[in-house]
Amino acid sequence: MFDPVPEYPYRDSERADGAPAAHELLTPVLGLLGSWHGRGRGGYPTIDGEFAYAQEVTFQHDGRPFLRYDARAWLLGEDDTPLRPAARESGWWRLRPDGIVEALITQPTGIAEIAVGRVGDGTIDLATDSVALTPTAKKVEGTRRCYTLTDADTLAFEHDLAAVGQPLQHHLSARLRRRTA
Ligand code: HEM
Repeated sequence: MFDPVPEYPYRDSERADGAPAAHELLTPVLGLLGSWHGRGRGGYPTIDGEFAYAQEVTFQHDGRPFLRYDARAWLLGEDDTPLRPAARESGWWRLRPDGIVEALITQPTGIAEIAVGRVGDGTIDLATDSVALTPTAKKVEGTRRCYTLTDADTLAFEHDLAAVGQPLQHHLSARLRRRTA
């Protein structure tokens, strides 16, 4: 028999205020905390044509100096009809005292990425430091991800990709709005 185990006693928060208090190293990224949703467009030389997609992104914290990151996207057809699920990612963005972000991001397509970058003036600019691939994953060599808070409730996202023999270039761009309640 097992002794009863108490519930995990700490909570994740999408807010900069309230409990738990945000760690002081998160100060440069507090504007990201919350849930975001919006639309984007994408393409790549190896893909037939452009595509439209919708995306939800959340950033949370538990009082320690990292963000929990989750994103999921789906392809859109005419009149915003959902066509099928697209990329999902989750990870951790570690904030260093020198303002550098070290991000660990994984995808169910067999890609695990370490990205490093700087936060400045409402922009977080992350570039790949290393990529690990499962044996059957597409050959991703690197990415560049740029998140810009154009105002407190709008997050612009640009994603460049070097993969399947192609040099680093545009794959995605999106505009997300903060989800309220
Ligand atoms: C909003 C997120 C994303 C969306 C909507 C998206 C969408 C797509 C689509 C529609 C394709 C064409 C193949 C297919 O139909 O499945 C594709 C291919 C691909 N994507 Fe993405 N993608 C996203 C994020 C990413 C990320 C984060 C990475 C890498 C870190 C990535 C890497 C790739 C690669 C390597 C291919 C294959 C290219 C090829 O083999 O020709 N994608 N993506």
